[in-house]
This record gives sequence, C-alpha cells and structure tokens, in this order.
Amino acid sequence: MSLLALLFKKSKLPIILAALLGILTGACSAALVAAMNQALTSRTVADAMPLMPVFVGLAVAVLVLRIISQLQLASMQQEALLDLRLSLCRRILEAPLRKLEEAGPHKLLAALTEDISVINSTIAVIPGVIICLATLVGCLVYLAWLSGPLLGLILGVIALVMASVALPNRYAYGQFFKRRETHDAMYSGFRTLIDGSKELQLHHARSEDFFNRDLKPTAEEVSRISLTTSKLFIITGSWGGFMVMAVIGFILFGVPRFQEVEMSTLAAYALVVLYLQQPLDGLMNQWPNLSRSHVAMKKLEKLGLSLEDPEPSASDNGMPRDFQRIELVGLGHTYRRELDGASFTLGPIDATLRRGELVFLVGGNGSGKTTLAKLFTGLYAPEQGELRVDGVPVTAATRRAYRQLFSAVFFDFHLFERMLGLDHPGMEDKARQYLSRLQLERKVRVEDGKLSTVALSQGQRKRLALLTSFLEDRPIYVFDEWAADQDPVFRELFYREMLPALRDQGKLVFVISHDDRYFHLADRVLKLEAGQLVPSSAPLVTAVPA
Ligand SMILES: Nc1ncnc2c1ncn2[C@@H]1O[C@H](COP(=O)(O)OP(=O)(O)OP(=O)(O)O)[C@@H](O)[C@H]1O
Repeated sequence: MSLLALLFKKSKLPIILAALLGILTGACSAALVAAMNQALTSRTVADAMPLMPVFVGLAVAVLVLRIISQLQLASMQQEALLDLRLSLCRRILEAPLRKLEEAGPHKLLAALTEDISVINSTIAVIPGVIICLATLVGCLVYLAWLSGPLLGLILGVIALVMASVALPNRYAYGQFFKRRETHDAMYSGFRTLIDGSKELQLHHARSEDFFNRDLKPTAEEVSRISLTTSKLFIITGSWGGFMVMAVIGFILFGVPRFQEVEMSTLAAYALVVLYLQQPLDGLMNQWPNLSRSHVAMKKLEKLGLSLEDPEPSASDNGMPRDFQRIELVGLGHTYRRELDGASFTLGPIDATLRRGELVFLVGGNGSGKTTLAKLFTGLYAPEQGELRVDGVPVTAATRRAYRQLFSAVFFDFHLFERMLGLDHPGMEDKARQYLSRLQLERKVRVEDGKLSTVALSQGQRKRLALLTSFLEDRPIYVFDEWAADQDPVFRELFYREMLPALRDQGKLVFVISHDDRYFHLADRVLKLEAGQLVPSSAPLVTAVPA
C-alpha cells in the first residue's frame, strides 16, 4: 500500500480538506499568472492599472490559503506519524513470536527508527507536493484556455522530459532498496557493537577485525549508495531545470514553425512555463523522499509489519482458568535455515499435563526443550498437531487467551522495571514478602509499582523475574533452567520449597532442568532427545503419557 493511500485511509477528512485548500491555492496561483500575463500584454500602463486589485487580492489569497493548508497538513502530519509509530509498535506486540525471531532484532530496530523517520520526512513534504501539483494543473488549465493545440504540443514535450528522468529515477529507486538492505546489516553491526562490547574490548585484534571487516564496509556501502543517489538526483534535478528552458525555447522558436500563433500567446505560454519552474522543481526535489518512503513501506510489509489496521485481536478472556488438563497432541515444529538448508524438527509430541502436577522436562543441549516450552505456552503456533484444554482445541482465535494461563521465566528472560499489568490491591505488600523470601529486600525496594533497581547480578535479576512471575498468579508456571545461575542455597529453596508450594496451590508446574540432583522431586519427568520424547531413566518417573 502506498503512503498516500495509507494516510488517506487513516485520516480521510483532513486530507480531503488540505487537498481542496491546496487545489484552491494552485488555482489562485494560476489566476495570478494569468493576471500578470494580462498586465504584461496590456497596451498601456493605464490599461493595466485595473488589474492591480485583482493581482493584490490573488497574491494575498495565495498567501493565506498556502498558510492554512500547510498548517492543516502540519497537524495532520504529526497525528499520522504518531499513528504510524504506535501502530508499528502494536504490530510488533501482536506479531507471532516466530516471525519476530526470524526477522531478528536488528531488522525490527531498523524498521522502528529508519523506516519510520523516512516515512515521517515524506509526510512532511506532502503539503508542498499537493500545492505544486495543484499549481501545475491550474496553470495547464489556463494554458488550455489560451490555446488547446499549443497545450497538446507542450504536453508532448513535457512527457518527453518526464520520460528522460524516469529511467535514472527508476535506477535510483533500486539503489534506495539496496541501501535499505545495507542498513539492516549496519544495524546488525550496531547491535554487535553494543552487545559484544566486553568481548571486543578484551581482544583488540577481534575489535579491529570487527571494525574493519564488518562495520566499516557496511557503513561505507551505505555512504557510497547515498552519494550515488544524491548525484543522480542532482543531475536529474538540474536536467529538469534545463528542460524547462528547453520547453520555453521550443515555445518561442519551435512552435511558430508548426503552427500560426500570436506572439502574445507565445509570451503568455513562456511566462506560465517559467512560473511553473518552481512547482516542477519542487516535485523533482521531493521525488527522492517519495521513493525512499515507498521503499520503507515495502520493507515494513516484507517484515510482515504492514501498517494497515491490525486484525481485531481476540479477547484475552475465554480460557477457563479452572481447567484440569492440557493435552499436547502430535505437536511439532521445524526450524529451517535458508542459508545451508539445515533443519531441526521437534515432535510429534504427545503428552497430557494436569493441574497440581510438577513436571520436569530434561534432555541434552539442543534437544528441543525450549522449543517445546514455546509451543506449550502458545508462543509458537504449532506447525503440526494441536493443544487442547480439557479436550477443547486451542485455535488461532483463542491462542492469545490461552497464553494468559501461563507465567514463564525463560532462560533469556526480560526483567521489567515497572510491575506492568500487576496493579491489584495488596500487590506491593506481596512483592515485599517475596523480596524478603528471595533475600533481595536489602537490594531492591518496591515503590509505586516499580522496582527501585534492576542493575543487579544475573542470579539476583533472575530472582526478581521469579518474583514478578509469582505476582502474576497464573494457573501454569514454566521455568526454563531458572536455577542454572543460582547458588546452592537458592537452588534448594527453588526445588524443595517453591516448586512444591506452587504445585500444592493447584498450579501446573513445568520445569526445564539440568539439575539431576532434584529430578526425583518431580511427579513426572519428560525427556527429550533430538526433538523426540523418549522414556526417561530418572527416578520416580511415572511413564511418558499420551
Ligand atoms: N530461533 C531459532 N531459529 C532456528 N533454529 C533454532 C532456533 N532456536 C533453536 N533452534 C534450533 O533448535 C534446536 C533446539 O533448540 P532448543 O533451544 O529448543 O534446545 P534446548 O533443548 O532448549 O537447548 P539448551 O539445553 O541448550 O537450552 C537447536 O538445535 C537449534 O539449532
């Protein structure tokens, strides 16, 4: 969808109003040039004098209309930009996790910053473009009134001029695409620069290698393409200016060869074309912006983050919180790597998990535990099989509601400073109790629904993530190697007290673990090997169920 179409869809009335004002401005501009022409072709100065009030009136009308239409579009521009930004953020919030993982954080970051700012700068020029177009049309109507056949000739020449700049502009559009792709690579470099700062600072040769072979070439490529397109637009812009002169030359010296025209008509034509130079220049100068925004829109669409109105999302409610069992029926997922064609397949997995159960999921690195947890929690839509809650299948329409049954702390968890969505009465008191139980009360305070700090050790941050998860009070808990970076005291607390306490509250507790010292505490142990459930040799296993 083009930017203009999108804007029109989002704010029809302001756009129509601004366009009408722009058209009126263009019409007055054309009338102004007609008045100038009439004054210039008057036989005496006295003959021209009655035109003065018309001229002044039109000049003031153009001024006032231009200001009103620009102001109108300026406020619409900010509204539209805010709308675009927020709808992109909402798109990301609602996009399937797999899609976001496939895109990668650098591409999302580039979309949020680069594409949105390009679209913003284009919205900023739209008022000018509308006025230029309206002036152009108004002047053409005036030319048609002066002489129809002559207008036909002029339009032919203008079409030739447009064709001569269309090809280089097309090439520039391709270059914009290339530059935008290189931007993604540059953002990926920026992420490495920030996320890998410890590793880069500890190894000078690595840091130099990264700078010279990764970062610098992509930054240079972006700069090279930008320079090429800038040069191209400078040349086509100047060429356009030259062609206006060529058209005037054609009017003055070429047209009389083809047909008989009065010199006064030719002079009027030359004057109008000269007057048109400004809007034509304006249009030519805005061309790069329009092309870049088109590329940005295409890029957003490619990411699957089209800015059109999102589908109405399913309600968060509608899943019975008092369910008794969740069934995993032939559940499967495959990761495919485009580069080398390698793939990993999890499943088909069949299992039944019940409320009030403490289930451990174990297996070697890369056996598919986290992937299974993502399928189980509804973060991934199953490619194969389905989930059932008390026998009722989870569908695309109910998946979001299904996810609200879960509280999870993944291995790569994110800790929010604010207790988002948890402002129920007594929350802060409860949080303080958990803080003391997790021995964090001297490090962190909870005030106004906010943690006083999250700048803590990794183990402490994970304890805070656990606290948030307890406050959520959901019927199902998923912990992905939570205890991996805890000291022995907290491991004991976690496995021997906290998990059984959750189970005793009737929660379904699903724990990914490598801590074989605690496997015997589970009601059941599910074991994964190369994406398949296999019988587990861990103690106290009550068979892998179907
Ligand atoms: N986002 C992803 N894109 C592509 N492949 C992935 C992705 N995540 C995991 N994989 C592949 O899927 C396989 C299973 O990964 P998963 O993270 O589920 O294993 P795991 O059992 O949790 O491993 P670990 O114990 O190391 O955390 C891995 O071999 C990996 O190659």
